[in-house]
Amino acid sequence: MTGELSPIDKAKFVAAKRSVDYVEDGMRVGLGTGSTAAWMVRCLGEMVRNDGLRIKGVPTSTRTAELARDVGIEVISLDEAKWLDVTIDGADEFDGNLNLIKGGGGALLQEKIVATASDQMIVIADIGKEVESLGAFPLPVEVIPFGWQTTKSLVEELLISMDVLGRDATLRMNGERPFITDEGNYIIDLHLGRIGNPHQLSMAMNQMPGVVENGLFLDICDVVILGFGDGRVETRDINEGTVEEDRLDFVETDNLFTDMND
Ligand SMILES: O=C[C@H](O)[C@H](O)[C@H](O)COP(=O)(O)O
Repeated sequence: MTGELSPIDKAKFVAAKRSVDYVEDGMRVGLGTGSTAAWMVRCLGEMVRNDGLRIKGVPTSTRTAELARDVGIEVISLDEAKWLDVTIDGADEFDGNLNLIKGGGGALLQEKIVATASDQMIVIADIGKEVESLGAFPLPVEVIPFGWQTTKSLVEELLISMDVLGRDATLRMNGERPFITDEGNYIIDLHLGRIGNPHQLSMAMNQMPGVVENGLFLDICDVVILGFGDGRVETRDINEGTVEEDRLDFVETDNLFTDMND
């Protein structure tokens, strides 16, 4: 099975596998969206089915809700949960301060609400997501469909006024039609290259009428678990400033991966 897996998939899998160590019996858990988070949901499902782990999951997208139910996790709404013990999610980029760009899959709005309502946010990622400064990955901005072209122009003007280098803004498409988020909105992707002052940009953007939320997750993430293609995992904890290295037993992870992929 391992021979068929790309190093990047192995990296995502081992990061996901390590992240579920943070989940304890009885917890309310925010379930992220994306290919890396999907491994985490499958790992949690295994623990629910095989080890009797009792958790309640709050999904961050319809995709994740479906997967969570499929693997046996009890799904509740954020309003039922009110507050979460931990959220585990992927990211498109993270920097040395564990600030993130998210929303490559279009789920940034629910992801940000859920992560903000959690005692702890853990991000799982492969090494390709680490950057010195955010912005190489296009920054997603969720906007209301009404007047979206006007909103896009205003966002472009804002970028010029803030002297942000790249100012190319594109409406995200799904084939011939605009991509629609779970909340019925559009996404405008900002191709910036480098974001000098993410806090300033995020605040200014969110003040604009028509903008619902942006994909900058600033001062929200507590821990990043990085996976490598050879089974190594590295844990970076913002509060303790620690870096811990470990390696997952590949025989064990291969079996688990095979089981979950069957
Ligand atoms: O909207 C999608 C989310 O923010 C994802 O967590 C992010 O795009 C990372 O996804 P993946 O794990 O597939 O790279």
